[in-house]
Amino acid sequence: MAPAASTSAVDLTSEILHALSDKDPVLSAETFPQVPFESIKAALDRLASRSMVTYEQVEREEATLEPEAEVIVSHGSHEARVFEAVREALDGLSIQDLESKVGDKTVTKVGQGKAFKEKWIKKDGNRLVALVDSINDVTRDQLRVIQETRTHDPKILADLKKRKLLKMQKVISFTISKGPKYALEMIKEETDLTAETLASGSWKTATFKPYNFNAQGADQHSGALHPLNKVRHGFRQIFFEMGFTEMPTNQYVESGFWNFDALFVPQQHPARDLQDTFYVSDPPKAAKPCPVSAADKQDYDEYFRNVRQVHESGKYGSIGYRYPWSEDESLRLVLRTHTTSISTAMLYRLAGQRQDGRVPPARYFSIDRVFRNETVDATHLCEFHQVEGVIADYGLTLGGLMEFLEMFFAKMNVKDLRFKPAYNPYTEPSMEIFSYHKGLNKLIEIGNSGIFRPEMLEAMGLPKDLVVFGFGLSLERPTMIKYGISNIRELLGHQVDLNFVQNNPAVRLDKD
Ligand SMILES: N[C@@H](Cc1ccccc1)C(=O)O
Repeated sequence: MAPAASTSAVDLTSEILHALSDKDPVLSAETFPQVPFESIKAALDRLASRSMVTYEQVEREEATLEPEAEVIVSHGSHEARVFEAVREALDGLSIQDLESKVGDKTVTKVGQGKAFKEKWIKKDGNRLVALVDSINDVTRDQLRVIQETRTHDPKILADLKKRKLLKMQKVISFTISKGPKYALEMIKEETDLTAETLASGSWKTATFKPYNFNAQGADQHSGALHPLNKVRHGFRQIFFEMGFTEMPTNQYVESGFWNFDALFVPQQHPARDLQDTFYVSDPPKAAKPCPVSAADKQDYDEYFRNVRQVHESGKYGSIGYRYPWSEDESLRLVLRTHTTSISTAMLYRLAGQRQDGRVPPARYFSIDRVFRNETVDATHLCEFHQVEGVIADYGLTLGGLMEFLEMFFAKMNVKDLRFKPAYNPYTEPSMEIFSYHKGLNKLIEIGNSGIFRPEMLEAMGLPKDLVVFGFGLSLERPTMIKYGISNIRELLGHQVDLNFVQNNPAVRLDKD
């Protein structure tokens, strides 16, 4: 909304209207020498929008005198001052006397040189004597003209400018003339049709302010998406573009079974230590996996047995880990340490679609919170968001996984990936994904990936020739890079600046 007109702005519009009434209908900004340019322009725009005046903006160059030139205008040029001093002394002056008479070393020195050149003075022995009776102080005359008119012959202006006696300034002025709706007073324009104006009939004669369809609306105080949500949105778009469906991840608590055992993570694995994983003590134990709906015809008991067996003694061509697998351990409750627990449950559901020994190919993704018992520092919290994708299909190869990851990351302008062999209990082979970061000038790890092991997939009843890729990365890292945040506590937690959340633009993952 436009601010209400201040009194001085009203005065100015009325002054402009009056000035136009009793003068020639063309008038320039110099009529209001004390008023700043912006105010005149604003007043003119108000009048012009009502067709009361028309105006044109005129730009020209004006010359203004430098302080030294002001001195010349009042006392004469250096050479004229030297000449006058010499002429006044009837039998000439020594240089020292000249200097004390003029009272300025520079004036004496510069003026002498010029007076010699003009042949106004000459040297007679060691005295200076005048050669003429009077001189024309051209410089002073030129500067006087400029002082009054602010301009002169271009050649003269250029010469004086070179001598640093004046500077040129751009001056903007307005040529104003009466518009078709010119009047002495600005009529108050009504902005609303009210009950009163209708009842009194004053609407018939009132002038209504036209709609300004170009006006900007007032800032709205609305909610704002957190930067993590904006980046999450970008990732979701990429997944949808690539034919993925979103997995339901709305549970933070998992059993050890879905978080670890089903993934062929042995029960002694360090990731399952208290130091790494948060355990839930109440309730003390999860129920055994069971059908999730009436339509779920899977044999969970058999799956549970398969998992136990593949850990304890091996199956599906694997010799297993050879340790006594504990059912209680697998039924402990944990805050999920990765969303791969959900991917696993989804793959088991996919196995339930098996018909004539085949399941359909599938692409799943999720972006949600996971929890790890980490030491909190500038880049780690006890929780973060994991971006995870799973692709199940026939005839997939490791090269295909690399190619897919290159395509996926290229969609966010992350190119030149490097892959490094890694270890996950549930994938073989496994690869860490690295990318060269221009800003940090080094390779940084951006994700983890691999091909799920048969020990995991076959225990679910998935066909032997089905290959399943998996990959995961954090949402926080790309968000911190995109928004230039170096401390994760500026992104999450009580230290987050709400203005930062409110004012940040949407992120474009395809821009650097
Ligand atoms: N679960 C892995 C990511 C991953 C998912 C699927 C396959 C391979 C790796 C992690 O937390 O880092």
